[in-house]
Amino acid sequence: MLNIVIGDAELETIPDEMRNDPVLRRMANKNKKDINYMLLDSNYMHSIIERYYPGKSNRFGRPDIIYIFLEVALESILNKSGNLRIFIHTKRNKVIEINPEVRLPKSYNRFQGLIEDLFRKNRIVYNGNTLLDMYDMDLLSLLSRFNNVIVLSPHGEKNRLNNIISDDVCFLIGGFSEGDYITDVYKKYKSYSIFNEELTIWSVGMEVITEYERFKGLL
Ligand SMILES: C[S@@+](CC[C@H](N)C(=O)[O-])C[C@H]1O[C@@H](n2cnc3c(N)ncnc32)[C@H](O)[C@@H]1O
Repeated sequence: MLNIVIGDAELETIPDEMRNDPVLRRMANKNKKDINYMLLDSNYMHSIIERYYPGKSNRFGRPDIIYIFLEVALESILNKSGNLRIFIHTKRNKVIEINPEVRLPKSYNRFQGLIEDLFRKNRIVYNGNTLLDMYDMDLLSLLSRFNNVIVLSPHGEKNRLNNIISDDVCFLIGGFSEGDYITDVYKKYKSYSIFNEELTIWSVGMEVITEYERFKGLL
C-alpha cells in the first residue's frame, strides 16, 4: 500500500478575523454561501487576504492545488487497483481521509461546494459509504500511524524515487505552493528532494504514484 499524506495544506474556511469583512460577506451572499463555511480561496480573495495577512496571499487559501492533486491521484492506476490511501492534513489540524472509491466532481466550483459541506458536517456519506471523513488531528500524530515516513521537500537530500520506495511507505507532500512545512517534520523524519527544481504537488504526487506502480509491477 502507498500512503500519501498532504501536510499543512492551505485548505481552510474563512478565518474568524476575516468573517466580518464586507467584501467577503457580499461575495458569500451573491454565491448563496454561508460565510462560516465558505472556503478561503486566494484565486478570488487575493487582495483581501493580503490586507489581513500581509505577504501571505500567495500561500494562504489554495483549495485549487488540493483539487488538482486529488483529481490526478484518484484517477491513477494505483488507486483503481486499490493500492493507494490519501490523507489531507490541513494547516489548522483537520485530517480528511479520502475513500479511494470517491468520485470527485469534475468542476472546481462543485469541488469547493463539496469541501464546504464537509467542513459543515465532518463527513460525506453516499449510499451508506463514507466518502470523506474529517476529524481533528495534528500532522505528527497522523504520521505516527505509519511505519516508514518519507518527507518530500525541494530542500531534502537529493535522491531518486526508485531508491527510496518500499512497500507500505508513507510519503509526505506539502499542501502549499510557497514556503515550508509549518510542522517541524524534519526533526523526526528524513527528507528527500526528487528533482533539482521545485515541482507542483500534483506532479510530485504523480511521480510517486507511477514509481510505486512500477515497484508493484502494475506498469
Ligand atoms: C509546490 S511545493 C512548495 C514548496 C516550498 N516552496 C518548499 O520549499 O517546500 C509543495 C510540496 O511539493 C513537494 N516538492 C516540490 N518540489 C519538490 C522536489 N523537487 N523534491 C521533492 N519534493 C518536492 C514538497 O513536498 C513540497 O512541500
